[in-house]
Parts: sequence; structure tokens; C-alpha cells
Amino acid sequence: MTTTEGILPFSVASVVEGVLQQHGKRLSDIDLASRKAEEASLRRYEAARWLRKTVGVVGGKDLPAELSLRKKNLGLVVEAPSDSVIVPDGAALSAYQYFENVRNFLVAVEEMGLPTFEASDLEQGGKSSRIVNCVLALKSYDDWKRGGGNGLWKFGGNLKPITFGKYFVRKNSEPFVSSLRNLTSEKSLDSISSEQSLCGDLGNDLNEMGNSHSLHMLVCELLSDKKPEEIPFIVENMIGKVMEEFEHRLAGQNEQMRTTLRDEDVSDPNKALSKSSFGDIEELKHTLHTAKADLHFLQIKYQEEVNNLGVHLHGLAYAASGYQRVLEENRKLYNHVQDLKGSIRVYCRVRPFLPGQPNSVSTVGHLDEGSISIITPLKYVKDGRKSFTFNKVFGPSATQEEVFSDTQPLIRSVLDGYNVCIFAYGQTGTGKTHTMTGPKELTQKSVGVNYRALSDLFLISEQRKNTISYEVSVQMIEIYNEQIRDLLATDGLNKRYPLDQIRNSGQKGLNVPDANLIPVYSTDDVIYLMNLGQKNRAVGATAMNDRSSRSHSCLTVHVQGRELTSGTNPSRLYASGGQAKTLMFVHISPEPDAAGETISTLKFADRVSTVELGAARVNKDGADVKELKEQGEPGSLHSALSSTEIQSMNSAGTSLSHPSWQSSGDVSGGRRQQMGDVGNVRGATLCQPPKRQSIDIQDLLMNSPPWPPVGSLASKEDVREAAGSGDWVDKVMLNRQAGNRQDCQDNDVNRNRYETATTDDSDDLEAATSDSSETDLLWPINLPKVNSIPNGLGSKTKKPNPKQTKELRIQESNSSTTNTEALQRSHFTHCTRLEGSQFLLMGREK
Ligand SMILES: Nc1ncnc2c1ncn2[C@@H]1O[C@H](COP(=O)(O)OP(=O)(O)OP(=O)(O)O)[C@@H](O)[C@H]1O
Repeated sequence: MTTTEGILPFSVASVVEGVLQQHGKRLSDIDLASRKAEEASLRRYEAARWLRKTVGVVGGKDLPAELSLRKKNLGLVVEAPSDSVIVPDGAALSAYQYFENVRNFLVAVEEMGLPTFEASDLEQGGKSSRIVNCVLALKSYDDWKRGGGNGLWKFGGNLKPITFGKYFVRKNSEPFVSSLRNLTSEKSLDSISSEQSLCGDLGNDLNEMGNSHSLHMLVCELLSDKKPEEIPFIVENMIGKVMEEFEHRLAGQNEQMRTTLRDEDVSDPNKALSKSSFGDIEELKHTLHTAKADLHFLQIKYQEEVNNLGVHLHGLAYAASGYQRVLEENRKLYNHVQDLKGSIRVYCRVRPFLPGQPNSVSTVGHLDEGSISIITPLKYVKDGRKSFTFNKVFGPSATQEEVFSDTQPLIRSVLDGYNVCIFAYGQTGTGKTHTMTGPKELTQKSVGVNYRALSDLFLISEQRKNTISYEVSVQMIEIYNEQIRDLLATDGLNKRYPLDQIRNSGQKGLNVPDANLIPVYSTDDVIYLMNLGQKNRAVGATAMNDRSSRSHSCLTVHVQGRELTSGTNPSRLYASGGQAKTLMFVHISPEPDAAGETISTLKFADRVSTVELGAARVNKDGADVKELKEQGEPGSLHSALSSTEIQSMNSAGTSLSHPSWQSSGDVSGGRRQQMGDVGNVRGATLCQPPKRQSIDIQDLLMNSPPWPPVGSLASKEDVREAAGSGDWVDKVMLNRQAGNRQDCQDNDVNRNRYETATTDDSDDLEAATSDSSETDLLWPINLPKVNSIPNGLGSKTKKPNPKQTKELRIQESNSSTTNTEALQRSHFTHCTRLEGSQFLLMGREK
């Protein structure tokens, strides 16, 4: 039972009492009212007894055994300090004092949490039971305090709950409070400790005590009339009922507690917070779950996107490869068109009258885009007018840009892997340098083919960098006196190589493999190297002192391309290691005096043009060649080749059955004939042993007519004005002299030219070449001209070299083959040669 105290809101006694009362329904003879009255009487008695013990006898008389809690005999308030505790009948107190005492008492009781009563209960007709309850509660409290005040004092009686709804305002009545203090003080309580024992056996709990009395009464009443043998059964029955009732109440109490706890969960902030946290966690879990689901969904979507991307990429790759194929096809078609235009193209350019020249009528009678007619003296042609057809004819007013626009496609062919050679041909002073390089004062508009070609080369290679990687490098050599010198050598050794070093060897197709090959990345780089080379050349010229016009500077620009996708060289896409394309600019001047030279030049150009067109012209070519032979002296041009040139020609190249020419035939679908085909030399192209035939390209050159006399060029100054230094012509004439001295001696013009180009010694032909050391470059390099030889040796004339002539003839007789490129190099000093991976520029020394 003790364990239920403080936990259960009901006492065991009350349960037993309830059971007994219910059971008592059967006990009709028990008078409940009298029993209650008796119980109430006992309680009053107990209360009165405690009061008497506590506060003593009031006014010399004890309280009656049966306490009457009326105002006049209660006498609660003690006005006097300590000894007078009861005021009999309130006589000594005023009515005011009386009510104040009562109020203060009730407030004190209220504050102590004890059952209280109304002031009116002290009056007649008041509820005395409430007063008794209050006194017994005070007694219980006093007992608890006397017991040490351990634990929490709890009034556990079955009295009505204390009503807190009524509050009394306790007035300052210290005597009453002191009285109460005295009442509950240790000292005061000690004095009545003996009385405590009287009711101690009824339990400390006042209510319990009352109930014990009640239970006792009930049990006594229940068993009083029972037989002894019935008592055990009745007691057992009572106990069973008590247990049943107890369990029932306990279950009810548990249910009530659960309900209370649920309600508390809602109202308790901490629990609410816990619930909130739990809710948050649940929400987070839900969010996590959702996020996982979303992530999974995204992964699936991502995978789908990747798959789709893969499909798209595959499509793009297919399209790209298709695009690449189309590009390659375009290139093939483009170059095929170029081929159809001719692997050897001839452009004719007419120089305008120069400032300061006397006004005269041009020899050009008519020209259009592809033809030109020259008015000539009847001496040369029967009707006084000779017409020629070329791939392109540029009049005197044609700009540099217009000229290059028709050259440009060939530059693109270089980057497609074709061998390209661009060179200028013509009498001295007709504009070769102007076309290839430009005038001395270069502007953006006036720059020539070389600059523009290089610019295009780098520009196109930049445009193609995503598909083709190009490496451009430069080699610069000088050919002089049967020796080769590397102009870009940095070791200062001034090393020279024999001419037989000029050969097309190695994978890079270098003509001089031992010479330095320097990478370049822009046109400026090339120009810088050319300047450097020209400086080296100038130093060499000073040291050598015997430099002649037969010194050639050759700049070769090597272009190596690599397809980024296939890793192959673009040239392999076409056509057997590349194909040669040649463009010849044939230059003429408009002066009537030069009409003979102009006709000769154009006839030669026409011949070259005809050769390019191939076998269909064989018969016609034969006629032309016959005409040329009639006009000129066979072998005279052949003799114009120096031994050096012939040497280089033979050492550098192969015959007309050179693979490049064979491949050209392949690309053009077999229409193009080998150069050897010209003049009915078809057998030479079919890998048969090349035979010396009546006409080949060398024959063309060698059998081209000598320059006709230009009698009107009367003075040295005139010639110098009109023809500049005239080195090429000088060279030709000189070599002609070497081959046929009489021819030169009989030719006043040549004599004049020779004189013009040489020093004072007009009789010594060799001086024309030996002393003509003026540097003439394809590029505007601001170097001092090497006009004079410091040691005076420059003016020293040379005798004709019989060995050269001999060698020439030996070469001629031994050479069963020719090389057009070498011929171009030898005869046409302004030569730009692009060989697919090579871009060769030729300069010369005047
Ligand atoms: N198309 C042209 N328009 C204007 N001037 C020109 C043209 N062609 C040539 N000239 C001028 O004619 C002169 C001679 O030209 P250029 O030096 O180019 O001839 P060339 O053939 O190179 O002579 P050479 O063979 O003697 O070196 C130069 O002053 C040049 O500027």
C-alpha cells in the first residue's frame, strides 16, 4: 500500500470502504446515517481533543468533549502575547477584531494548502464538518512537522479538494500569525507529543485515520451478527471484491494517465520540439528519398542524353568524314581544272612605256584577254602583223593584283602537294623583276608575285590548320663558278659544295641536302632570311672579286604538309608524289625598236605554250619548230648555256621522263604528252631508253632564235635606260659568243649591250660577265650594290674559257636527256619554283 501513496489518487482504505459499503447493501440492518453521524462525532471529538491539547484550557475550563465550533466557544484568536490563547466568547474583542482574526486564520490555512471553511460556518447553521476537517488537517500537518517534516506533506483525506477559488486578503494581524506559529513550532508541538500517541495507531494520515475508524465500524457492523464459521468466507469475499475494485480503479487510472501524457506531449514545448525534430528528420528522410529518386531519374536521363549525344556524334563524325571526302574531291577537281588549263601556262605581259622615253607608237597592235598581235616590219612577217595566243595577256595598264589573281590558284596547288614553278622570261628591261618582285619602291599595291605568293602560302596554311599541318622551311644557296655555297650557313666556314650536290634527293626532296634548312612561320621570316643570305652573298662577292652575272642565288621554300586525320602528306592524295605545274610570264616591251626581240620572245613563248598542250600539236609543233629553225641559227641558244648551267641542269635533274612529268600525264587522263613527245619523241615517255630526238625542250631553248638586232638603241645610255643592267641578255649573248664568237661580233646590238654592261674595255667580251657584279635581287634588300671590286680585279677581263665551251658540247653530246627545271633555272633568272613541298625562288647577280 505504501508504494501507491503519492501515485494513486485514491487510498486503499477508500477502496475497502467502497466495497464494504456496496457489500453493505445487503446489510439492511445497518443504519448508514447513524454510522455517519457517529463518525462525524468521532471526528469532532478528535478535533476538539487536539485543540484542547494544543491551545490548552481557555478561561479555566476545558473544551467540551464534543466540540462545538461556534464562534463563541471556539475562541481562536489570541490577542495576548503568549499566555492568553483563547478569548472566551469573544467578549474581550470587538466584532471587528473577531472577524479580522477569523479572516487571518482562514488566509493562513489557505496559504498552507489545508482545507478551509467559510467564516459563516462559525455561525449558527454553518457547516461544522468543514471546520472539523480544517482542524484535523492542522493536526495532521502538526504531526508531520513533529515527525521531522520529511518528504512532502500531503493531506490525503477523503475530504473535498481544497478550493483555491476563494482568496482571502489577510490583514496585518501579527498576533494571530504568531499564534499559528506557536501552534506549529517545534517547541509548542513538543509539549503535546504525548497526545500524539493517542491517535498514532490510527495512522499519520488524518484521512486515513478517519477511514480506519470508518472501516473498523463497517467491519464490525458487517461481522457483528455473523456466525464465526461465516466470517472467513465473508472476509475472503470482501478481500476479493477489494482486489477487483482496486484493479478496476488502477486500470482506470492508467488510462487516465495515458490520456494525460498524450495531452502533455502536445503542450510540453520540449516534447513538441522533439516531435518537431522527429518531424524534421522524417521530412529530411522523405526529401532524401525523393532526391535519390530524382537522382536516379536524372542518371537515366543523363544516360539517354549521352546515348543520344553518341548517336549525334556518330552522325557528325560521319558528316565530317563526308565533308572531308568532299573537300578532297574538291581539291582534286580544282587541281584537275588547273591541269586542264595546262601544266605549263604562259602569260604574256606588256610593259608600259617608261617615263622619259620618247613618245612612239607601240608595237602592240591589238590585245585581248588571250591574244596579242605585234606590228612588225615586213622584214619579219609577211603581212606586217604577227598574232599570238596565250593563256592570258596583260596589257601595259594591268596592275600587279590583276596579274597575281591569275597566279594565285597555283599557290593553292602547292599546298595541295603539287610542284609549281613560276618564272619570268623576256628581254632585258621588259619587266621581269617588276612582275616577280615589284618596283624598287614597294607598296602594298606594287608588290609582285613573290610577296603575294608567300603571303598566300602562309594564309592558306593558316586557314587549313584544322585539317592539315604545314611546316615551312627555307634554304638559300648560291650557285657560282660551278660551286654551291650555303648562304644561310652560320658557322662562318663559307663551305662550298660541288655542283653535283644539286640533286633531288631524300624524302624532303632537297636539292642541296647539306645546306641549312631553317623553319619559317611568316613571310617576314622568309624575307629576313633572304636579307641574311644576301648579306652573306655580298661578303662572298667582295672576297671573290670575280663574281659574274652567272651567279645565281636560289631561295627554296619547302612546304611539308600532313593531314591531321590520316597523317598523310596531301600530295599523296593526288596524283604519285606530286605533279609539276609551270607558269611562265613572258615579258615584252612596247618600243618599236624592240619589235624583233618581241617577236622572237613571243614565238618562243608560243612554242612553250604549244608544248604544254601535248601530242595533239605534234605536227603543228613540228612546223613551228621548223619555222623557228628557219628563223634562227640552230645551236645558238644552246651555246648560251654556260658550263655551270648545263652542269647543274644535268646534275640536278633527270630526263624528260622524270616521274613528275609522268605523273602529270596520269593526272590529265593521259592527254598530256611527255615533254619528249614533242617532236615525235613519244618513245622517251614510255620508259624506253630515251633517245636524242630531233626536238625536245632543250632543243626548243637551244634552237630559239637569237635576239634580232635593235639598231635604234644607239647609245649606251639608251640601252641602260631601256634595258637596265640587261644581265640575262648579256649572259645569253656572252655565251653565244662563247659558242659562236663570230655571231656576237657581227651583232652591233649585242656589242652595244656588251659594252653597256661591261667596263671600258669594249673589246673584251668576258668583261661583260666578270665585271657585271651588280647585285640584282628578287627582294628589295637594301644592301649596297657591289658595283666595283675594291682590289681592282673586277675590271680585269677574262678570256673566253675554252673548257666551258668544251664542257658544254660534251654535256650536249653526252646528255641524252634534258631537264626543264634546270633549263628554267639556267635561262630564266627570275624563277619561282614551287615543288609541292618546295618553293624555289631564283635570283641572279647582274
Ligand atoms: N608593268 C610595268 N609597269 C610599270 N613599270 C614597269 C612595268 N614593267 C617594268 N617596269 C619598269 O621597267 C623597268 C625595267 O623593268 P625590270 O627591271 O623589271 O625589267 P627586267 O626584265 O627585270 O630587266 P632585267 O632583265 O634587265 O633585270 C623598271 O623601271 C620597271 O619599274
